[in-house]
Amino acid sequence: MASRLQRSSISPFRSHKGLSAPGPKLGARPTTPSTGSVIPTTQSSSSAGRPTTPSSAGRPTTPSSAGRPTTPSSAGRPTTPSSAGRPTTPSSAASSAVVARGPTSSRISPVSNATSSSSNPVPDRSEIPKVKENVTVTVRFRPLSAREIGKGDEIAWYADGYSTVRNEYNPSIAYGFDRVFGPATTTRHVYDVAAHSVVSGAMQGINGTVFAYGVTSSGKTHTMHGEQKSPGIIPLAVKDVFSIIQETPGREFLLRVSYLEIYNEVINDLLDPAGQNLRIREDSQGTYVEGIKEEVVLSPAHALSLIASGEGD
Ligand SMILES: Nc1ncnc2c1ncn2[C@@H]1O[C@H](COP(=O)(O)OP(=O)(O)OP(=O)(O)O)[C@@H](O)[C@H]1O
Repeated sequence: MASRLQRSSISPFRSHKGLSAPGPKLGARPTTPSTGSVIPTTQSSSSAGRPTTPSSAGRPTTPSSAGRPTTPSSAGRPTTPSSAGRPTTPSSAASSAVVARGPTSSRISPVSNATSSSSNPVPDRSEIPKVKENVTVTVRFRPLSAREIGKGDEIAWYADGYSTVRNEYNPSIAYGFDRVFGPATTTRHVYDVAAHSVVSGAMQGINGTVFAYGVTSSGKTHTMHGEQKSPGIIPLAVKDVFSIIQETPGREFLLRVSYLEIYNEVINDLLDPAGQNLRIREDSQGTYVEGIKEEVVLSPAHALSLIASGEGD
């Protein structure tokens, strides 16, 4: 649902360094989804890549809406068809995680960058000069559900290697991303590759945002929230935050959680029913949502219970 998507688009946790502690000041204000910044990207290890079961032509499922924010020069040309061949495991719509981090001074819209570049095939990544990226975009394909298989749905796009999404029916159509995960990839792996560095960066004072977007049922909630057996990016991030705190005894941290949704351009506080139609403001410390409730949290369970309570509204 749209509201879900938007809920995921703002980091539900923020961290602050305690006043008495030395070191860089962590985000004192909530960042907005449009506040992105630089991250050198790319990871190379992944268990996921290409699908593995045969899939014949059928009804195309919706391709990922994600696109790698590219430099102008890198957009426009399709990637070279790969010899890797056709996908072989059912794989359906993709959810996409956009990761942004860096100084708050950057004003980049991960959404528009990602979306706009999705419609432009990009060149072979070996031709893209290695630059520090402000925003990284990864695509995660989910497997077809039993219902979709029952309906005769078949995949239209698949993960061809680690960074290419290729069309099943016309292999010359392909899009490049920072990373592409196939349907067998675990959320843990997605987290390790796409989000962990943002979390650890945040703990060092670099603002970061991780959010998922994609069509309905593409797997945003599965990826961001997960479930008991396979926790999502949010619980994994919260756990990491507290682990880092434990591993950093010489520093004092203060963690506060806010949780909001942006629905039809309106910002509502999910931790405070009275906080409706809130405004985004900017001051010398950065961008923040005026009047949003901030709860101090002392444990991962506490943080996650707040988020769960926000979901319940
Ligand atoms: N990687 C995956 N592996 C297995 N099942 C998945 C995966 N991703 C999503 N699913 C399943 O697909 C279904 C749709 O996923 P999910 O609810 O996360 O989509 P969504 O993008 O949040 O949808 P909406 O926008 O409608 O809220 C769910 O039943 C979910 O369990």
